[in-house]
Amino acid sequence: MKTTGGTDDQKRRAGERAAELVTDGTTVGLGTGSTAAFAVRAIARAVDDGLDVRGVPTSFATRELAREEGVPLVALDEVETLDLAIDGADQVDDDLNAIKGGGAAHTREKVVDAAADRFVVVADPSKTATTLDRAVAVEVLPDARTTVAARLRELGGDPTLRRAERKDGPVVTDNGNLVFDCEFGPIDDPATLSSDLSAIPGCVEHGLFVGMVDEVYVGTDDGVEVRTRG
Ligand SMILES: O=C(CO)[C@H](O)[C@H](O)COP(=O)(O)O
Repeated sequence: MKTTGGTDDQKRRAGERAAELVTDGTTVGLGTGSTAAFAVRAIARAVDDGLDVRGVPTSFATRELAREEGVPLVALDEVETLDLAIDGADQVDDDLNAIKGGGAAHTREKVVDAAADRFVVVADPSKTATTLDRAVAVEVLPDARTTVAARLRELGGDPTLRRAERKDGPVVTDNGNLVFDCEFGPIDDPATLSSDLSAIPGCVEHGLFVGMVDEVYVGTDDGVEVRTRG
C-alpha cells in the first residue's frame, strides 16, 4: 500500500537534509520506504568520505539497501538506545503524530524510532495533514486475524487484509505476520485510538506513532521545511 504523491526531488531534499544530522560515532536508525532510502544513500556517501556510523535497519529491504550502499550495520537486538532515527511516514498531522506502515515495516520501525534520542521524519508535502485520516496499518498474528478484525470493527474501523502484489495471498511481514489496513475516517484523538489498538490481543503493533516524532523535514520544490513539535 503506497500512498505517496510527492516527487523524488522533494523526497531527496528531505532525506539528504536529515542525513546531515549524522555525525561521527552516531548510531542511526535507518527507516523504510522511498524517502528514507534517500537518507540511507546520503549516509552511505558520508561513510565513503570517512564518517564512522552504525546503522540499525528497520526492515529487510533497508538492510539490503544499506549493505549494497556500504553503511556499516548493527542488529536491532544489539543496541539499547540510538542517537538518531530517520524514517518516512504515510501522513503527519500538525501535532507531529504520524501514520506509518505503508511498507508493512511499522513494528520494527516503532521499536527503532522509539529507542532513538531524536526521531526525525522525512516527508514530502503530500504527507502533511491537519488531521490524520489515512488507513492505519495493523500487524496481526495470523491466527488472530479474525478476532482482531472483529475488535477493530468494534472500535469503528473498517479493516482490509493487505494483499500481496505479484504473489497470491496476503502480505506477510518481515516478522511472519499479516497486516490489516484499517480505515477510521478522520482520527480526532490519535492517542486514545493508539492505546485502544495496542490493547487488542493479537495486535502485534499498529502504525499510529503518537508523541514520538521530534521533527519533520518536509522536502519541497525549492528546499526543506522543518517542523518541530511544541
Ligand atoms: O512507514 C513506512 C514503511 O512501513 C514508510 O516510511 C512509509 O510508508 C513512507 O514511505 P515512502 O517514503 O515510500 O512514501
